[in-house]
Amino acid sequence: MANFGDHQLGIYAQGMFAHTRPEITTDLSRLESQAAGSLSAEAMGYIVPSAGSGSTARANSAAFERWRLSPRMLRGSAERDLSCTILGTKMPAPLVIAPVGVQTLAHPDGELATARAAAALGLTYTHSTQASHSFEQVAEVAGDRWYQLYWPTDRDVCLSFLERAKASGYSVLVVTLDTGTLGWRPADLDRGFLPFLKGEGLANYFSDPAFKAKLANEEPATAVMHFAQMFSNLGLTWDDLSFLREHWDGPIVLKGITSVEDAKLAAEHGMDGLVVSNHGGRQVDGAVAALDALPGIADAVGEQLTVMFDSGVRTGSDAAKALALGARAVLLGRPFLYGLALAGQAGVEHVLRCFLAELDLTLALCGYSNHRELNRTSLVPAPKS
Ligand SMILES: Cc1cc2nc3c(=O)[nH]c(=O)nc-3n(C[C@H](O)[C@H](O)[C@H](O)COP(=O)(O)O)c2cc1C
Ligand SMILES: O=C(O)C(=O)c1ccccc1
Repeated sequence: MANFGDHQLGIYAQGMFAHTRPEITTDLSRLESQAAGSLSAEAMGYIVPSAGSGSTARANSAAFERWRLSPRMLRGSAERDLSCTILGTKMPAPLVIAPVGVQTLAHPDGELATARAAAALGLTYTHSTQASHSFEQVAEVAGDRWYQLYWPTDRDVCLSFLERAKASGYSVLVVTLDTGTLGWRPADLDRGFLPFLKGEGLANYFSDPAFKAKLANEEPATAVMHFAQMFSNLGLTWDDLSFLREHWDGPIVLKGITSVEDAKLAAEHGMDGLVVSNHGGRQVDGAVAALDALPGIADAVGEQLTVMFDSGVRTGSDAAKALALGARAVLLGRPFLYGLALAGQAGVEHVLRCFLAELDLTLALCGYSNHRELNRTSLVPAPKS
């Protein structure tokens, strides 16, 4: 069995629920519908939908269905070890909490609950620039932590974010490149709802001395407009990455890469890692499914860069498929947010524990002692229906 802190998972995980009916489903693919009962229409409308017609999010899910695991027998998989070190961070399993902004939309405790839950399982939490709690507030309760940068156009504010992240113990910089501006999101547009226009998700900005120094007055509306001007940063080019290298000592990961050409450019520009991701389908409608982009990118740069993956990962079985297609770790997005909506920190822990247990069981039953043994031969393409 594999061990995660105090929690024995895998086969023993089933014992967790043997005498009680869990309040939250153990079928992680059903979390979204269960969470709908706890969330306002505005919050659900922001979290669940994707860009445009939703075709990228549908493609993300469909891509997982096109691969089937091929379980192997008699391979002695009684003991498993899912631990790994990713970019210098020790992890009990190849799972990282994806950066997600405005988590108070899901639960009043927001990022604090998520960071506590991740720490309880020894997992790494990634702090979004758009969080509802600041770097420093989260650092007080978090375990291992990475920082996700939405690169503001203002150089002073950017430098201040990097400084604050460093000073409060965030070890890896994850630069999200696919959100130079928000995608076309009809669900939000039709409702006239964007959380940050109400001042939500701006804790890092509102607590920032460099940002405050730019404001002409104390009016919240002025601050929000100022943020909006700094957020959109579509002018960035590959050459700009040298600025981050100069001002960030630790590993740098580019998030939102789905083309082999960009993956090669990331390697040429001295980056340390990638997250193959299409932002859960929230940015470009009709974009390539993230899982379909993964094998080509892993083949092209997997030896040089730490290739990670998100977008559409819902279950431990999904994670096994992404690992088999070349990811060194997966990031979990919406599912933990549904756990947060359902029961705060306890809800996130439930989701993470179920996810890890299912991953561990999947490995055990497919004949693997270690997730690194997963490879292309672990999968077969589903027959075309
Ligand atoms: C409500 C919401 C907010 C998000 N905010 C951020 C963010 O602030 N920074 C970021 O890099 N990605 C953000 N993402 C994208 C996630 O990091 C991740 O790429 C995505 O959720 C993966 O897709 P999935 O949830 O369908 O698996 C957000 C996603 C959601 C659903
Ligand atoms: O909604 C998102 O996908 C996202 O990344 C974001 C961007 C700005 C503010 C909050 C979340």
